[in-house]
Amino acid sequence: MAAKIPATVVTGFLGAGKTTLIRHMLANAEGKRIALIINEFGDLGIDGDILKGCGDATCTDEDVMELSNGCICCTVADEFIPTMQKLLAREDKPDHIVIETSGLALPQPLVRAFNWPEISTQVTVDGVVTVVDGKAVDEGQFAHNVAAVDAQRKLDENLDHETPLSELFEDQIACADMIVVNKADLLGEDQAEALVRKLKDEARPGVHVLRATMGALPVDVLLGQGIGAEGDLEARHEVHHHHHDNHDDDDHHDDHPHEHGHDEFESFVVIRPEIEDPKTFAEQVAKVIRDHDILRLKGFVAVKDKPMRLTLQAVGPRVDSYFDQPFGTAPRLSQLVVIGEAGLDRAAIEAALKA
Ligand SMILES: Nc1nc2c(ncn2[C@@H]2O[C@H](COP(=O)(O)OP(=O)(O)OP(=O)(O)O)[C@@H](O)[C@H]2O)c(=O)[nH]1
Repeated sequence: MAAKIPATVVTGFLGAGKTTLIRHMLANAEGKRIALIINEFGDLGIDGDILKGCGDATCTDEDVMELSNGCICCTVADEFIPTMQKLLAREDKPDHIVIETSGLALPQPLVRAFNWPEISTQVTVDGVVTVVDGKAVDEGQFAHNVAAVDAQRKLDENLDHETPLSELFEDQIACADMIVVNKADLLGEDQAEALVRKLKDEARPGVHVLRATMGALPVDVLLGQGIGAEGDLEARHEVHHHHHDNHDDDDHHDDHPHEHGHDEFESFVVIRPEIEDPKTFAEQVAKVIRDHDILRLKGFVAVKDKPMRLTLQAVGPRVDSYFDQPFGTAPRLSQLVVIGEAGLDRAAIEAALKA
């Protein structure tokens, strides 16, 4: 029997730097033919667009397959397995498959899918790489909200210890074979060192924790771990799965595997006409993000008198933008995906972004 094709799962919270890391990997693939499967939260397919535009000969547009909006762990049967089957049926098979999960996905159900008989004889999970936004973790974004919970526990004994963000983070760390502390450029030496130590303590024994800036790690470090993660799932406990409803004593989760908290987050797209000036608009966006506690905002923006499209990326309060390619025949509109915890004031956010 032919050797199984290795597949690496790249996970990590919204905006941690998954797409950036994969882009660097493709640009430095050293002749390895890598196929990508991308799943994004938010409707615009921005990550796919950025990766397709990478222009690397080892990864053509056909090598990038996008799963429709949603979470990969909820669409295993309908989307993930058929996509893998399509990829595996190709004559010119890839050397390696890389799967970018959405920032809100739980990696465990995806890894479990590799045991499905439809694909299990042909492909194996080489390893799970969890990308972490070092700056956001250092600032406490994923901390258990101990103070708030303690205050509320006085009112409700059964309350979760976790915030939706801390739960996702724990699951993504628990499933990791390698953790990349990204955005090292935004951390001091001591902060970075302390964070690496902390994550080593939290991860399973033997997990490598590496620092990176712009996800720049050699392809041979990221790929070729040879773990076979689908074979040791019990070691990768799922914190998230057990929390939400205190019904651990029934088989509710087996009947409804989709109920694991994605409804705690929401996203929508805002469309607006051209902007006048990128710098002023970035300041406007940063203010909207602060005012409304938006987690992630990204999209493409049309700038008056500029033929190029401006890609705008914001993670928490940090806003980056750069001109990436001409609009060509595409309508000169600005389209932005907004992602946050459920309960965003959509009307106010839309008005503020369109102002
Ligand atoms: N300063 C700094 N910025 C980074 C680094 N890595 C990524 N970024 C920026 O962070 C933003 C988000 O990066 P992405 O690679 O799109 O993050 P992602 O994890 O794919 O995001 P989602 O798919 O939305 O979950 C972009 O503006 C990147 O340029 C880094 O090491 N340092």
